[in-house]
Amino acid sequence: MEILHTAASLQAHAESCRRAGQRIALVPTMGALHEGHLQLVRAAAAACDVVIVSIFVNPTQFNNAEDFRLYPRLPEADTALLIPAGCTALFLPSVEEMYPQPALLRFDFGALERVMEGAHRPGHFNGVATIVSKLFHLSRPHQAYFGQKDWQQVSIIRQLVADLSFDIELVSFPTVREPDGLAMSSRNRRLSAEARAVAPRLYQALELAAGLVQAGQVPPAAVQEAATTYIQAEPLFRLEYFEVVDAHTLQPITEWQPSQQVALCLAAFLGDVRLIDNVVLPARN
Ligand SMILES: Nc1ncnc2c1ncn2[C@@H]1O[C@H](COP(=O)(O)OP(=O)(O)OP(=O)(O)O)[C@@H](O)[C@H]1O
Ligand SMILES: CC(C)(CO)[C@@H](O)C(=O)[O-]
Ligand code: BAL
Repeated sequence: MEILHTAASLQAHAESCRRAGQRIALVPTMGALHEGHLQLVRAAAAACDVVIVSIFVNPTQFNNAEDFRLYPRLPEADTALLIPAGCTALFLPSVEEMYPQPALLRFDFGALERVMEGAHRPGHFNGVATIVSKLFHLSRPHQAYFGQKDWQQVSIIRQLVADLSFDIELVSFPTVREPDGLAMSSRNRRLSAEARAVAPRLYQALELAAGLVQAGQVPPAAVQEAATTYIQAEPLFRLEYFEVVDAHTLQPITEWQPSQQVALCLAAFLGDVRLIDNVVLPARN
C-alpha cells in the first residue's frame, strides 16, 4: 500500500493508474477506522483495481472546536487495518496541504441542508462539500464510497456530483452496527462505560418508530413523540433532534403519502459525544 501525503502525489498516482486503464475507487474517511469503514474498503476492492482511502480530519466541517480537537486520530492502527482490507493507496494529508489558503468558495444546497445536520451544525456541509470536491478533483475516481449512517451527507454529495458534473459513480453502503444495535462510529471510542451501556437505546428508538410507521396507524408527529419519549426516558441523553422525513427530499413529513420513502433520523449527545443514526424504510404502497 502506497502512503501519500501531498495533493500532488495523490494526483500523480491517480493519473498513472488511469493511464494504465485501472478502475479507481475512493473511500473518504476521517480515520479511527472501524468495521463500517472496512466494509466500504472491501466493497471498493471487490469492484475496482485501485482503492484510495483518504484519512483527513477536515477542520472546515467542524462547527465545534472541542469536537475537532478530541476527534480520535490513530494513523498507525488505521494503516494496519487498511492493508488486509484491500486498500492500495492511503492519502494522509496535513491541514496545510489541503488548505494552503482558506477556502472562500461557499456551497448552498438549499432545502437539503436546512434540516437536521445542516441546521444543527452550521457550515458543516459547506466543509464536507469543499473537502469532498477537492478529493474528487485530485483522485478522479470512477467510484466513491459513502456510508448511509450519514444519510443526509449522501444526499448532499449526490447533489454535488450532479451540480458539478463529476463523472463519478456514488456507491452508498448500509450502516454497520455493533451486536447490540449501536451504529459503529469513530466517536463511540469517546463514550464513557456508562454512556456506552445506554447508547443502544438510540437504535431501539429507531426500531420502535419504524414499527409504528409500518403499522400505519399513527401520524408522523406521534411517531416522533414516541421515539423522543423513549430516548429521553434515559437522562444521560440530550436529544438534539428526531425527525420523520422524506428519504429523498429530507423534508419533515407531516402527513403520510402513498409511495413515500420514509427516513427516521436522529442526533443525540451522550455527555459531550454527539452521535447520529437513522433507518430508511421501504417505500410505502
Ligand atoms: N457504521 C457505519 N456503517 C457504514 N458506513 C459508515 C459507518 N460509520 C461511518 N461510515 C462511513 O464511513 C465514511 C467515513 O466516516 P467517518 O470517518 O466520519 O466515520 P464515522 O464513524 O462516521 O465517524 P464519526 O461519525 O464519529 O465522525 C462515511 O462515508 C461514513 O458514512
Ligand atoms: C466524507 C468525509 C470524509 C469528508 O470529510 C466525512 O464527512 C466523513 O467521514 O463522513
Ligand atoms: N461522518 C460525519 C463526519 C462528521 O461528523 O463531521
